[in-house]
Amino acid sequence: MEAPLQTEMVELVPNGKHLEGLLPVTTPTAGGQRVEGPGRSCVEGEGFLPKSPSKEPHFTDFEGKTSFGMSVFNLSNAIMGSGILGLAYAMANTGIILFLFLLTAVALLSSYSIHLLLKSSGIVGIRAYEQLGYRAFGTPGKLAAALAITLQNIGAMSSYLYIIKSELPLVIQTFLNLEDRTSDWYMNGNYLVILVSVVVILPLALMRQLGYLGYSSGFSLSCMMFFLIAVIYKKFHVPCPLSPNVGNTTSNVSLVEIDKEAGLQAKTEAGAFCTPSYFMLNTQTAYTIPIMAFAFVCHPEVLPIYTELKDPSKRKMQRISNLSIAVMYVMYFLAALFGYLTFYDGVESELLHTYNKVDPFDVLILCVRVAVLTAVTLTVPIVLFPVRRALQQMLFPDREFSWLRHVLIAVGLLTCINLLVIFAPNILGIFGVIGATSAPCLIFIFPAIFYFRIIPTEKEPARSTPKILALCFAALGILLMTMSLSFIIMDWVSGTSRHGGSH
Ligand SMILES: NC(=O)C[C@H](N)C(=O)O
Repeated sequence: MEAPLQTEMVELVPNGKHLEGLLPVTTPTAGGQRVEGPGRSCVEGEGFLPKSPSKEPHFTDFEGKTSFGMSVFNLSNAIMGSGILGLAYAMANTGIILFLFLLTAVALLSSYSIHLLLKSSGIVGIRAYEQLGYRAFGTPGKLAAALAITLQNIGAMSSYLYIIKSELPLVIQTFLNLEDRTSDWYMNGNYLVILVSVVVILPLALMRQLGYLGYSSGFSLSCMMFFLIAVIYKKFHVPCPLSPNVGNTTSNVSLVEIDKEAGLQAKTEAGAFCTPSYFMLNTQTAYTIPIMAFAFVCHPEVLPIYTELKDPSKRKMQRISNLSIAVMYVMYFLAALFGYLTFYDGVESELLHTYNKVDPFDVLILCVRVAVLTAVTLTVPIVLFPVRRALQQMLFPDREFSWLRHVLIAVGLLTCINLLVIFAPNILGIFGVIGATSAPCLIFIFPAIFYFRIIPTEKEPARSTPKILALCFAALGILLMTMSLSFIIMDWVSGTSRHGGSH
């Protein structure tokens, strides 16, 4: 399954200007393994754009201009999305300690998998996920990566648009001080999704480079910061339990005794209900890993962000990734902890919904809704970016950049996602399955097996520690994928699923 090296190096030029003449001489293959010429490896050590006075590019004529800070904003924005809304539910099904342990593990593994991606991309001078697949396994590898990216990111974008569809009418209703929903168009979630897609998402999605989205990403992150502060604040202002359910005991004791007993029972029940658990396992615990894996997926965006980085180097990109993952880790933990400590076992699979039980028209909760809506809206263009690339790679692999194609793919993708959210919202349940398959593929399996194939055996023999570790990582991914899938199927079969379709 040999891939034509030259074609591939031409394809990797991010802005579509092909550079056959500038490409370094490649050593095609050695012993069936794709290896690079010496020029390639030495450039890798110093970043892709040599800092020599001639500034002659070796792998790409694309000179990244995005700063460190903007790249952190973009990557953090790619990480954060609807995943944050499911974490309190995950904590309710694991307990605080087990949750913290699992969240730490997923964050560390996510950072390790970015390390694998960066190392593989450095060796071959490629900065697109699907190109790594091509390099490792030829066309099937490229298609598998492109398919996983497309499914994962379309799933993520649909869940964001679904939040807009379900939350925006409520926000408008409250702002207009209306008791009931009217049949006006601005109360119709379907029209609102289309409006937001056309007015806000599409213009941003048409940007040619991710770097331009740094400001909107920064704004999106501040909205989520506001969400987090509100969740913490609400913990201290929402009573627990929400509606004390006095037991309706019917026995032949006197009424006073019933009152006393019921009150006491309610108190004990409330005490038990409003006590956090630190460690627990139940049938829903199985969803924890897929929820967390989904929440940390940002891998399709890592290489495009790397491509646009100013003075790029692997170390710098790893620092950007680690910082983004660390910030999101803290935000995820705090949102989950305070969301859980507000509602305990009463928390729903989508945290925002749970606040409806308190008071759907509360001003703070309304502002939180607006903030989350803004944050997820501004995340859509970032998540759309790698899907467009993947589609371009699958359908028009050797074509130069064309604005027409760029615009048409964005419009086509947004139209499909809109149709999905409007006409088949139930299909979002399917994304539970997709999330359980594509997220482990993108985080664990693909980076590991691509790494194993791409790093030349002369550099790291098949039995070297990094390669064995990478294989164990892939095995862990397969195990997690099988486990999550079987739990979801078992849940479906027994019909006990409480899990929402948003992630
Ligand atoms: N970027 C993605 O695929 C999902 C994102 N991590 C989220 O939590 O929504």
